[in-house]
Amino acid sequence: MPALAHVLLAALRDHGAREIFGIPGDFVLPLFKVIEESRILPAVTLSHEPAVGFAADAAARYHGGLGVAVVTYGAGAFNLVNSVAGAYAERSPVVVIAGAPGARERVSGFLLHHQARTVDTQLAVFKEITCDQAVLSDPATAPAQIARVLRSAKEMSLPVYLEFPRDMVDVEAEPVVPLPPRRADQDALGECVEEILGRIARAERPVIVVDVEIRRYGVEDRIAALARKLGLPLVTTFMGRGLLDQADDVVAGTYLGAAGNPAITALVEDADLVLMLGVILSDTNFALSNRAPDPRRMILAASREVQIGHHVYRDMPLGDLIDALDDRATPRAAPADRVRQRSAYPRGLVADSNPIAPSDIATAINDMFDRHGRMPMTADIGDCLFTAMEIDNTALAAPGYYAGMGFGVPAGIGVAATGLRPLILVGDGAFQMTGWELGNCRRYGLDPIVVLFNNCSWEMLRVFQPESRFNDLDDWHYADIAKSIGGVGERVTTRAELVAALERAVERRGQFSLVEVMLPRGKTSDTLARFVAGFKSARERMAG
Ligand SMILES: Cc1ncc(Cc2csc(CCOP(=O)(O)OP(=O)(O)O)c2C)c(N)n1
Ligand SMILES: [Mg+2]
Repeated sequence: MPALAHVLLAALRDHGAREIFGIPGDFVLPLFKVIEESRILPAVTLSHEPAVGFAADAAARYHGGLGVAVVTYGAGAFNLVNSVAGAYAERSPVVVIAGAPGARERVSGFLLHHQARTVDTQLAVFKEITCDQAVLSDPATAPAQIARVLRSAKEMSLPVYLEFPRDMVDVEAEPVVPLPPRRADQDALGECVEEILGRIARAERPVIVVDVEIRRYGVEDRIAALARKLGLPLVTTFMGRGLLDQADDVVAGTYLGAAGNPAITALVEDADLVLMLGVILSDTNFALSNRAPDPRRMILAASREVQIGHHVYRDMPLGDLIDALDDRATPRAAPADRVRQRSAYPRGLVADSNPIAPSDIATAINDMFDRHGRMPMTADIGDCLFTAMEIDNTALAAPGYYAGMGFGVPAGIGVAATGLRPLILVGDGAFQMTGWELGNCRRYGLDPIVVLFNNCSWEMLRVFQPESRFNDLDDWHYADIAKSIGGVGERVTTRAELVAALERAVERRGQFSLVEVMLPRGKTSDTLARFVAGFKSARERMAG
């Protein structure tokens, strides 16, 4: 029989993991030895565990499988909490594998190093931010526990937790037998689909709104086909930006409420039926709605449920629902008067000696994409994410709902580790948190392009509280540091320099490129300016 560590690694691969991100420690050194020597999954070590979680999260979002984060007990695992909480909020299936003391250590009578309150505090903490957990302390039950937990990760598209005591690594165990996916009850599915199609047939202005779950469950192409068949306009949410990037004919744009393109906003808010597929009803998606989501004109298929009006169908996997809708839907032509409101993305930046504004960065990137092809993107929280709304619809991983800083660069490294070449958008404040992880690119031959919005400011906070001086950051000259950590950095202050630096970055391979864009404090993207105006008027309405 194989050792439990091999059993676990093979099960991760068989359930869709493609790589492992991690940082070793004495409670996982034996496991890391097996990871390195078995080569069942490639492993990427980073410098700080928050980045391990962000990288695993983004890799899962891009390859559609499981993200895997392997960390040591206590100090390593607790460092991972925030990024796993973000993965939970954004419905990203990260498998946390945390080391732990062995059976004898647990009863030694000592307080163990890395232990917090009790030996089981780590498990207690992760129970709050994962949908399923197991402690692999018995080889007889471990394979079934692994099968159950990994199926939960895939079906719920949420993080899970496996605690691996260090004395269990070499213990023999049976291979994991994957559990069959839990499908929808066919009668309930039929009833649900007939009700949905009936509502669509009676609607005069239906619209489809999609969000992150359609990627998590791998149904983007099927939803694009369904939208074409039903002749319905489709928009993404703020969080869902970048979805259906291969279906430009289907996506009308991104719904941003009062901060968005008025034609897109009207599509959703004037609709008499809103079919929400994979949508998270978060404030970042709907807080700026002029008309709050109304159950009477809404169908919400998310989290394996379908809510129609005020009743709910349970255990409805999104893939089963989409397939059944496509099977039973009769083709409808899109009404002739419905023009595809493709949002016009800014293009044709004048490469002159003018200073750079955030929206110029979007224009320059759109022009670069036209010349060299669109790139997958990651973005951090800050004006860079709002600027991303002005970039043509390309795949994007960002913490659009959880809104935790530090995601952008490690997420880009995670995406690069899947074999893609990402464009990373990050502000100076967020870069100060996790940007240094770029120093790990050279070891793995990764060459992302990083566009750093350097306004020497926590600008997103300043727009809401301009009087506070604590938003003033120092200028760290990030481009100068790039070389010492294995990349090439260029600091640009004019639009001509920006265009030229991006061109050189695209052509440069084998090293990360960091384009440090100097921006004036107080200047934001057009999209963030509209968001702030929308939030302030919404706040006045509520106060009024
Ligand atoms: C982990 C965490 N800690 C604090 C905060 C609170 C925050 C939200 S936005 C922001 C400033 C971001 O500055 P940056 O320079 O990156 O971008 P920009 O605004 O465009 O200048 C902070 C501090 C969040 N969201 N997450
Ligand atoms: Mg900033």
